[in-house]
Amino acid sequence: MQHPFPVPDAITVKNLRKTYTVREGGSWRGKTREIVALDGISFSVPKGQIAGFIGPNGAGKSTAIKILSGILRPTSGEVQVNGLVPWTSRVAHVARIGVVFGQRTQLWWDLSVGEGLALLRDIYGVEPERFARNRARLADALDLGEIMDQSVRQLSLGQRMRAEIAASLIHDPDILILDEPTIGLDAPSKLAVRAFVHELCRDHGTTVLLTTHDMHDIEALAERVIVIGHGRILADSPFEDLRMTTLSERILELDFHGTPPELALPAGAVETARAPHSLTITFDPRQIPAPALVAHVGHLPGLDDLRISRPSIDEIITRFYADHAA
Ligand SMILES: Nc1ncnc2c1ncn2[C@@H]1O[C@H](COP(=O)(O)OP(=O)(O)OP(=O)(O)O)[C@@H](O)[C@H]1O
Repeated sequence: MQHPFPVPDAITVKNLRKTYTVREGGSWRGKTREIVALDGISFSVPKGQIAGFIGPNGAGKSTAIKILSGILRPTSGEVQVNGLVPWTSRVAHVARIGVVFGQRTQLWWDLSVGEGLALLRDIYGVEPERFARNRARLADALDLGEIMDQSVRQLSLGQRMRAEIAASLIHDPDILILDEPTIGLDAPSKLAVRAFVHELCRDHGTTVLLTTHDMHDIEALAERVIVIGHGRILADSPFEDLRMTTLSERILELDFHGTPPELALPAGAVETARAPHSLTITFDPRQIPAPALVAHVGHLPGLDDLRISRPSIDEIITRFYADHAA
């Protein structure tokens, strides 16, 4: 059903530009040079969506996130987050967003996690009842029981990240900005963070903008990916569309109990590797559908087993970045 009134997006970015002025050679007396970090990017994120915001090193992601979280002023362009301009309505803005920077802490090294949360309660003016409810809910969901009384300085990276996420959500923000939330975490901790973010969106309708170099975070969470490169938007689509336009090929691996036979393959399929007991065929499913190719090779003498796989999300993104490097 269409809404009778248009629902405003949680995040709207229009023609956003940010240039930094740096001194050549780092000297204060040298000539200055402009670095264009954001070259007029536009996108919007509807309420309740998890959007991946990705790009190679130096693409401009942190700059955009700093502007969205109100830390940095842009050179030009428009931004609205929850209907507010982050850098002009800082106090109202920070009360309605949560931000996790995987590489930095928003807690206090010498305070315990519990003391840090209480300090944030006072900073954000969270009423005692709501604070107690949120603290209990987050402690349970993020397994903070054992570390609540420990000082942040003593926490392992995985424990600190759970505490950071709790800190970013203690005031019930509508929008959560996650910058590398799984960096350096072991596999179980990564899975726990992903599951938590997924449940947060499902149960609370929180909007999430997720920046990460871990493509498994994107695969697990993002309904859509905004790809940025050299300060410009390179793609903005569901990940599946990016896969189809970038690297749609599939791989068919065949195992034999003897030497693999010579093959005549249909158009759209090529032999890409041969070993003493196996063959690898790369094919384009738009030219030759997988069932037709399997039927073609299914009766080969000595065939033991076969598997079809797709290029990994890392391979797809690597290819996408390479295609757009120019
Ligand atoms: N404070 C600054 N002063 C000068 N240049 C900067 C500053 N911050 C970022 N830049 C430059 O702006 C460009 C974009 O940097 P940014 O940190 O936004 O990229 P990023 O996509 O977050 O990269 P990464 O994935 O490596 O963190 C880079 O060329 C960077 O060198």
